[in-house]
Amino acid sequence: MKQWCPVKTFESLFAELTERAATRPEGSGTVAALDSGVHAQGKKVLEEAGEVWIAAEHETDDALAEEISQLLYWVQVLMVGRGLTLQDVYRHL
Ligand SMILES: N=c1c2ncn([C@@H]3O[C@H](COP(=O)(O)OP(=O)(O)OP(=O)(O)O)[C@@H](O)[C@H]3O)c2ncn1[C@@H]1O[C@H](COP(=O)(O)O)[C@@H](O)[C@H]1O
Repeated sequence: MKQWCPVKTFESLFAELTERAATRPEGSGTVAALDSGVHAQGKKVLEEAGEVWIAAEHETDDALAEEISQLLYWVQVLMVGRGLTLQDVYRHL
C-alpha cells in the first residue's frame, strides 16, 4: 500500500528546521549546517543562487525547481541560525 506523504511547504520546512535546531537529532544535516556558522551558510546561499541562475539559463524546469528548493532550504538555515522568524521576513513583503 502506498504511504501517505504530506506536501512540504515553505512554512512546514521552516517549522521542521526550527525543530531540528531545538532538538538537535543525531545525523541531521541541518544541525551540521547550523553548526557550520553564518559564514559557511552565506556561502551556501550564494552557491545555490548561482546554481539557480545557471539552471534557469540552461537546464530543465524540473532541474531548476530542484535548485530553487535547495536555495530556499539554505536561506531557511541562515534564518534559523540568526534566529529570524518567518514573520520577520514576511513583514517586508
Ligand atoms: N530540503 C532540504 C535540503 N535542500 C538541500 N539540502 C542540503 O543542501 C545540500 C545541497 O548542496 P549541494 O549543492 O552541495 O548538494 P549536491 O548534492 O552537490 O547537489 P547539486 O546542487 O550539485 O545538485 C545537500 O547536501 C543537502 O543535504 C537539504 N537538506 C535537507 N532538506 C530537508 O530539511 C529537512 C531536515 O533535514 P535533516 O536535518 O537532514 O534531517 C528534511 O525535510 C530534508 O528533506
